[in-house]
Amino acid sequence: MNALPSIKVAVLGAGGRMGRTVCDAVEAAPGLELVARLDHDDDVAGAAVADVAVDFTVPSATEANVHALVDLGVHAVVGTTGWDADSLARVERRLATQPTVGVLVAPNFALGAVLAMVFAAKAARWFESVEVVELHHPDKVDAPSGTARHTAAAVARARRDAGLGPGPDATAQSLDGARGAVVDGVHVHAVRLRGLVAHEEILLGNPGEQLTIRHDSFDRVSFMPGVLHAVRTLPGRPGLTVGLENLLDLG
Ligand SMILES: NC(=O)C1=CN([C@@H]2O[C@H](COP(=O)(O)OP(=O)(O)OC[C@H]3O[C@@H](n4cnc5c(N)ncnc54)[C@H](OP(=O)(O)O)[C@@H]3O)[C@@H](O)[C@H]2O)C=CC1
Ligand SMILES: O=C(O)C1=N[C@H](C(=O)O)C[C@H](O)C1
Repeated sequence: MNALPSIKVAVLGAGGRMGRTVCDAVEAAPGLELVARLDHDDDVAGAAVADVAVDFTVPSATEANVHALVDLGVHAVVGTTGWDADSLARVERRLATQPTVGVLVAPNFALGAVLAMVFAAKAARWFESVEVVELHHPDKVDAPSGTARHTAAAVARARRDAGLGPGPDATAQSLDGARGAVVDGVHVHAVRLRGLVAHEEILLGNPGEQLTIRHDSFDRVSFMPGVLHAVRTLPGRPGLTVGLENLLDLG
């Protein structure tokens, strides 16, 4: 009996913290074959030998990489942050020219982090106050994290759908930044600390009670089951998908 052909994988940002971990995970994964490691000065056309490319580069490069991958007919699993509604809409338009190609943009591939976001969105309508704290290693280039932005957006959507307004906040005087950034009306606070990897807390408050939902990635291997699941799933899912939760059959 013939074995199924393996899925050929290219990694963009292969020399980076995440890229190195993804290369190791792909090389160890049954049914996957690492066919290209691309970095800063390499032409994205080098990914043409792959079925799926995984992008963990930098916010300033990722959108151009994805456009190039779509043009090559290569599915793209994207973990790089920095995406907004406009850049996602541009990719969706590009995908219209390649109807069999899939792109997944996911701010976090750790299964626990995805569940934390989903749980927070479910809980958000039942609490007066919700704020998000993200905590990361100090080499991270962007703030707030893509995960915190995605979480805040999901919380805000759930509260809007439930007809809720902003949380209570009488603070009228503060130093710039003391109340964090505001994403879709939700306050988001960013900590950068040596020793950390990637962590998030969603704080939900009511009179007399608090619910804290916390996720910790202690090691970048935490992101690998989600990345490998996406690599295996995306070839059957054309178009743009935002968020790994959409590939997890969470009901
Ligand atoms: N979705 C998720 O689960 C996760 C997402 N991330 C996100 O992934 C991204 C990468 O994080 P991390 O690995 O820590 O960052 P690193 O800085 O360690 O790695 C980025 C890599 O990309 C390379 N690079 C820069 N520009 C390009 C380009 N145009 N084409 C190809 N490669 C390029 C860099 O090369 P050089 O150094 O030579 O410039 C470097 O090797 C960040 O946006 C981060 O927030 C991180 C962890 C999990
Ligand atoms: O830069 C990182 O490290 C991480 N980036 C992603 C983000 O910004 O949400 C995912 C994870 O938090 C690690």
